Amino acid sequence: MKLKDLLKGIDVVEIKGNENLEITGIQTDSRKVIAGSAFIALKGVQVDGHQYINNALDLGAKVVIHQEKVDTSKEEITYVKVKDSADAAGKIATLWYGDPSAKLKLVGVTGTNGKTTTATLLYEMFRKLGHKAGLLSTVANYVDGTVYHATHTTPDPLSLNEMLAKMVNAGCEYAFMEVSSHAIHQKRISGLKFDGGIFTNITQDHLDYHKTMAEYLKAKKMFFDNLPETAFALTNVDDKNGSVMLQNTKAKKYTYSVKTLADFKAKIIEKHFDGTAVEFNNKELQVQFVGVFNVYNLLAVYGATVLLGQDPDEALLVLSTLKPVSGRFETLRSPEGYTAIVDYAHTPDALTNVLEAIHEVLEGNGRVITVVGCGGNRDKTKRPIMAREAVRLSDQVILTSDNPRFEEPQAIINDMADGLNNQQLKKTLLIVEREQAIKTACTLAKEGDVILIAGKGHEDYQDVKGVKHHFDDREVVRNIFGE
Ligand SMILES: CC(=O)N[C@H]1[C@@H](OP(=O)(O)OP(=O)(O)OC[C@H]2O[C@@H](n3ccc(=O)[nH]c3=O)[C@H](O)[C@@H]2O)O[C@H](CO)[C@@H](O)[C@@H]1O[C@H](C)C(=O)N[C@@H](C)C(=O)N[C@H](CCC(=O)O)C(=O)O
Ligand SMILES: Nc1ncnc2c1ncn2[C@@H]1O[C@H](COP(=O)(O)OP(=O)(O)OP(=O)(O)O)[C@@H](O)[C@H]1O
Ligand SMILES: N[C@H](CCC[C@H](N)C(=O)O)C(=O)O
Ligand SMILES: [Mg+2]
Repeated sequence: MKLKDLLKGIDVVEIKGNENLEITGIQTDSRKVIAGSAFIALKGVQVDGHQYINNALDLGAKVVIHQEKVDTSKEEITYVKVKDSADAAGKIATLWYGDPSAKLKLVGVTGTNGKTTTATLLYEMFRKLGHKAGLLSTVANYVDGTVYHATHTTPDPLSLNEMLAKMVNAGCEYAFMEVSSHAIHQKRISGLKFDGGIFTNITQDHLDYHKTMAEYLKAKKMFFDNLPETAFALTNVDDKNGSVMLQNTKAKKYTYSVKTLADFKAKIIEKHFDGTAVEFNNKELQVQFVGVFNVYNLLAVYGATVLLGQDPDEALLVLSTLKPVSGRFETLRSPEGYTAIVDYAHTPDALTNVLEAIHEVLEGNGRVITVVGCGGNRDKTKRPIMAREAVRLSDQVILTSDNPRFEEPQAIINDMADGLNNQQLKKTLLIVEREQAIKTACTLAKEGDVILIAGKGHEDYQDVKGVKHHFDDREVVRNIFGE
């Protein structure tokens, strides 16, 4: 592909060298450069990619796309100075891969919690409705029926567009993706052509990265601000920032709600352990999901399905057949008659929601034992809050490890315990080894009790000092149950 064809729509400040050059690839990581390619220098969180320009040139890069002032003395190299190299990387990646998002009906889901659930259920809905579809999610990526390993909730722009191109090649009509706040802020989604955007909710998380809730909100809102007028923007108006998201969008605005009038309105009729009876836009149905928060997710799925032109009644029929996503409220029953629930709640709000959902179906029969930890090198301020919420809504809490990364596991647990007073500490155990924590919970549980094992959900590893050791909450539970 010619360099000049990749620069369409990019804010170029200055070009030095030949723009008619044929390039063999594009790369944002100098270590992966192949001869004849264009290296895009990104200002990262850890390091500045501009420092690696010489490494890229050593490996044969022919073009350097940069945002900062750099040495442009090499005659044989083309230097392209752009206003914003992260934005350029996104747009260049879309062009390099043949603008795949323009050939798909692409819907992005953003929000603190519920992205994986909503995006995955949309993917399943459209497949069940007879369409070919793709999915980019925290748990896994799918190109029609083929699964690919996911490293991020929203991949970097090169991997992202490569996956979308695979979807186009496989004949997919629809693609559903999670849009994380990190991805919006780092412009991983620049250049993508969305047909719809969904906002689930915003509550505290990621303050290590965004610093303040206002900045976090701003990042999420940017996704909607950049949607085109041809797209739909579907928001949860029961969230206090639901309408803020749509303030400046050009997209067509739609709402969903359980509490107030909205384009897509749900009423909860009855809750039980295996599911919930609901009414969506006055039509009754039974769904196989527990928890009010899942009614929100399903309503978003229903709304988006209808907004994408599908028949509402058919959508409701499929909705009643959908099953929970891997590691989200996954229920395992012990031979002794207690229940273990593995869930991915890793924010204060998610933990509160999932515990409330458990209480709603327990109706005071049986105790709740919660095993929970907090991730290392992530928002520290959520640690004491999560511990307090766990204690408030459980009879017994075991604080343990959840991906300590480069922090000391005991120090993370101490940060959590710092949120508890002496009274609260009386019903709390601190057990660093997660397997031991789960075993202890199982020893304490009696018939009718529920053990919530929160934070890791589908994850099959424990990340310690950069090494991912195999660890799966569900596997541990199944072993204890003798399965
Ligand atoms: C904090 C964060 O988001 N970091 C992401 C970011 O990395 P970075 O900015 O730190 O990159 P860097 O190491 O500073 O390097 C800057 C540039 O120099 C380049 N470089 C670097 C070294 C070198 O030798 N040569 C070279 O060219 C790098 O390739 C990069 O282009 O850009 C990378 C490429 O896109 C990501 O892989 C990386 O994700 C890290 C691993 C991560 O853990 N991210 C998490 C927090 C994340 O993104 N999470 C969200 C979900 C959150 C949620 O909603 O729950 C997600 O979307 O997954
Ligand atoms: N709509 C919702 N509102 C609040 N909490 C929710 C909602 N949906 C799911 N949860 C809780 O959040 C957890 C994570 O859900 P999910 O994986 O769908 O969210 P996510 O937004 O994809 O998370 P991540 O940011 O890690 O990608 C669930 O296990 C559940 O405890
Ligand atoms: N996308 C989230 C997932 C957190 C999951 C939890 N198990 C942890 O490791 O903190 C993050 O990277 O912050
Ligand atoms: Mg997710």
